[in-house]
Amino acid sequence: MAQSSETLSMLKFPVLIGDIGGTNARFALLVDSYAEPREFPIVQTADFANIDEAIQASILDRTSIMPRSAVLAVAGPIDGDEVELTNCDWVVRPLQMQRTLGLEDIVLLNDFEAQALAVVALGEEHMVKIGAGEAEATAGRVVLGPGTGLGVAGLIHAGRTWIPVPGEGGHMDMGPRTPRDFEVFPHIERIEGRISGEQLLCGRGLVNVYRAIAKADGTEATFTTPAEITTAGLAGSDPTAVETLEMFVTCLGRIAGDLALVFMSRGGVYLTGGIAQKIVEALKHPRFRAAFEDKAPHSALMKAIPIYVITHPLAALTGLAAYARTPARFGVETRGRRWTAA
Ligand SMILES: Nc1ncnc2c1ncn2[C@@H]1O[C@H](COP(=O)(O)OP(=O)(O)OP(=O)(O)O)[C@@H](O)[C@H]1O
Repeated sequence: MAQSSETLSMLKFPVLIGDIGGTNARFALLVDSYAEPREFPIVQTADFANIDEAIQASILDRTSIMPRSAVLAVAGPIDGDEVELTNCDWVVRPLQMQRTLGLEDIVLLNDFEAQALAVVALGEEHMVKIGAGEAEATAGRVVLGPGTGLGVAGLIHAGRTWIPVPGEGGHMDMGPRTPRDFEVFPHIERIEGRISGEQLLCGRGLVNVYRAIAKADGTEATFTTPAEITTAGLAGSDPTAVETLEMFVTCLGRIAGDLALVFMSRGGVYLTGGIAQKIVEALKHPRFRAAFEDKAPHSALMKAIPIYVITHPLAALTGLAAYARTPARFGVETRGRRWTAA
């Protein structure tokens, strides 16, 4: 069973840190609390049957450093000793990992909790600012990331610590707003009859929007991958891809604005995940901030909130490293999510 640990004792070094997404898993080793993380090549989750094999083959077989602890961020609800990942087939079994990989101590966090930790750990040199607004140093923040899914977390400052608030905000309803939306939205693939943010704002969502626009216009949808659509959209070489990217950016602005209202995030909105950093130019178009700020009666408040795209390629790992080094800096509850060998 996962142990309760109200007062987080320090993790024993070396610490293995890992960010397990739906498509990619990224790992690094922290030898001690001062050394820079030692990074390893990114692993495709589909290439390994389970996480234990991925760690063994891509980390442990390539180094003589034996990690004693692990802090792993996973995309999926952490509940019990078997954690199923949302967008891939891996099941994380900490008790088994203690036996097979020789780890004494394992902490599991939500993947967007790790992204939230990264927002505190990274400096502005790892971000691109979109538009105006100034961050208030200890005000609430929002982290929002279109990737394989649509991840969301809040971040609040209280009791001199930063507290990440993981949630399932990517599954909030998303409705049509403009006359054009009303033409396109009926063709967007639904989940149990519903259009949630994640039906539009992730890799799969890009393809979904693209096909819906083609259907609304009676044209042929030739592209099949998110990268093809954003590449053609950014290059301006295909009108359906151009409109897809515009609609994606507008809908992302709307949902980012809603979340900023929920968390009163005067500390900023931070876009992370694989897609935002690839479409920075499209996010710089005024339509993105216009959709974000279009929140009457709070437009003036929204104008003052800065938005950043996190460009660090291993942002979540940076957050996990900061947490592993100084857990007391962060209000992360590990009860039911920490497995310490007796
Ligand atoms: N150039 C691109 N434009 C748009 N989407 C892209 C591009 N390249 C990759 N993608 C999509 O980005 C998604 C992967 O995002 P990311 O790198 O954040 O992966 P992840 O960490 O595994 O995701 P998650 O944490 O959401 O499960 C995939 O859906 C992929 O198709």
